[in-house]
Amino acid sequence: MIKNGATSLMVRLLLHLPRPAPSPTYRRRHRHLLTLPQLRASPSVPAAASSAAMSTAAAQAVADQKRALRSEVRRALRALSPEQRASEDQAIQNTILNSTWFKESKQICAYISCAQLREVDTSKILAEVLSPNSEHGHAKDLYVPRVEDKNRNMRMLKITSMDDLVKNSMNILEPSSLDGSGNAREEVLSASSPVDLLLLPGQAFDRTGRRLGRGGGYYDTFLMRYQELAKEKGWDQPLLVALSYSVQILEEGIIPVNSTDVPIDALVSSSGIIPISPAALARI
Ligand SMILES: Nc1nc2c(c(=O)[nH]1)N(C=O)[C@@H](CNc1ccc(C(=O)N[C@@H](CCC(=O)O)C(=O)O)cc1)CN2
Ligand SMILES: Nc1ncnc2c1ncn2[C@@H]1O[C@H](COP(=O)(O)OP(=O)(O)OP(=O)(O)O)[C@@H](O)[C@H]1O
Repeated sequence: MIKNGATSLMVRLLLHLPRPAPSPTYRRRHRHLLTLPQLRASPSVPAAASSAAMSTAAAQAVADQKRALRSEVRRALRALSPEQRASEDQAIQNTILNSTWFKESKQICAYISCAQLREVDTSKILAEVLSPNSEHGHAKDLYVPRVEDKNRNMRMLKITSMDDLVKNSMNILEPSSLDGSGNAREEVLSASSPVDLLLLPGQAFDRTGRRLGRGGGYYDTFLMRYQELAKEKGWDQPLLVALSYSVQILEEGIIPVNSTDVPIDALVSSSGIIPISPAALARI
């Protein structure tokens, strides 16, 4: 874990920069399925600040802090041995595959992991979701990301096989817009039933629900759109579960956030599940 204190000069510096606002952090966790080392209390963040209230300088400071933190985590990930990664990949995927909340989910959004980017492997989970049920075809629907442009537009398209994927310019597998018959793939924002579970990648996380992405704003924008749609339709919100190597779980208060950062509901690491939000505490 990257810690505040002697571990890293950069992280210590982060704590002295202007504080980000507002925090999309869940206030309190009521129980844990996992015991992690006790962390220092995080600095409190103004509760009701709006993005409009955030000065350009503060927004820039947050962006700079995020960029520095990404570099630091990237270094920590590169230092993990292939054996350590493989062992965590297996533990994380088994935890998910054995959970009732995964088994009960019918509509799932998930990322296609990229080993080059040192992302937690999702291949076992994807294989399970795509495995045909003998009587009813696919028991679960799977939607995966496709980047449409550099302007934070990402769609989640339905696939039925890993053969539906092709490498994009960032070397990440993603679905083509059209299927093999030339028909447009179904987009999750147009689906007739709600997403139950969304498995998220990220660069860093904490136990209050903060998530640091790769800096594209793709997931935050998609999640905002999906959450608005679910509200309009009167659907339950999907459970947002991030997958994390141990070194990506940071001490509370270190990940800077702004008003567009969408908090996660739960975190899965090789040590188990950390439910964070009230929705996660109810379902996990
Ligand atoms: N597997 C996976 N699929 C995904 C995402 C993801 O994070 N993981 N995305 C989530 O947004 C979107 C793609 N966005 C991406 C954004 C940056 C990079 C990337 O290669 N970043 C480099 C740094 C590049 C730089 O700083 O110039 C890196 O992180 O090392 C890849 C994908 C949609 N699909
Ligand atoms: N819903 C949104 N509406 C407008 N701008 C947004 C939204 N979400 C993110 N952004 C902008 O996108 C840029 C990148 O945001 P940020 O650094 O938080 O991305 P990230 O969380 O690392 O990436 P991702 O969301 O893809 O995981 C920022 O300038 C941010 O203000």
